[in-house]
Amino acid sequence: MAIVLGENQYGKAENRLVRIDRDGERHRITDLNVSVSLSGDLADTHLTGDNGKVLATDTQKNTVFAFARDGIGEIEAFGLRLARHFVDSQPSIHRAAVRIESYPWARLEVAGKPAHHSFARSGEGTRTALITYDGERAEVTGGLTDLTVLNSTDSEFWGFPRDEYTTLAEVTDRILATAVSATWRFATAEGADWGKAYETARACLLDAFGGTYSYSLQQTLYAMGTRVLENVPELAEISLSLPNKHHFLSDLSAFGLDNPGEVFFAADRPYGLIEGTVRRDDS
Ligand SMILES: O=c1[nH]c(=O)c2[nH]c(=O)[nH]c2[nH]1
Repeated sequence: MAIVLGENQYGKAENRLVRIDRDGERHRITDLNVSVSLSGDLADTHLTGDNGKVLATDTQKNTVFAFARDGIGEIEAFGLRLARHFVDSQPSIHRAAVRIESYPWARLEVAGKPAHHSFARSGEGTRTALITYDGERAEVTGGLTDLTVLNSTDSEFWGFPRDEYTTLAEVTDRILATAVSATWRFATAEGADWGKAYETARACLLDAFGGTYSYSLQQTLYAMGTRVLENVPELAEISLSLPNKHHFLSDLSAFGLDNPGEVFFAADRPYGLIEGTVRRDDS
């Protein structure tokens, strides 16, 4: 029985990169977590320790910071620049994946005016991108994660099968809460307005979550995905991962109290995990 090397990749993960753009006294902040993962003709280093084809992960890290010197721009564009550079400049590297998270900062108000250079980290979700390039084809995926949303009504869940293990009560009014993770794949890696696509997709996700009278989180997921595809023509598909952040009505009867839908226990685990992809029929 022969033993062989299987799939492998390597890279510098989680390069924490902050860039300040200065427009006179007014600063803008870009706060990224950039992970590079490369694969290709890398058998030698695994089999014999010959590193002649290994672009050091330290070099990868340096490249991320050096490329930021010229400006970062949209994270999808920055990831494309990096992915193309690693594959096109290194014969042994045949495929690059660059994953980027962009942490949001909100400008502070100081003395009643928008501050020039003061910010607070905001909890409004993290923008993400994943770029892959194999020397011929680039694929760009944008997205967001950790966008926590809640509807305090307009959610029901009933009509599900009851077997010998079912205890869940049917409800016609419940809290529906989730932390949205979404990834959307662009039909082409060229010419899309990455920033506008992000802003539109994010607004559509929030609008569809809030505006859908829900009979299941699955139904809400499909409504959210559909809304994004209807409004961002550059996208081929969108995948959503929605943890169902359960809010259980607290039983206060031991204290002689009723609970007319006001006091909830917010459980953090386990949680239902509802995931799905919505795509155009022709893609
Ligand atoms: O929206 C829901 N979908 C489910 O599949 C499910 N399962 C469950 O226990 N509660 C819920 N809620």
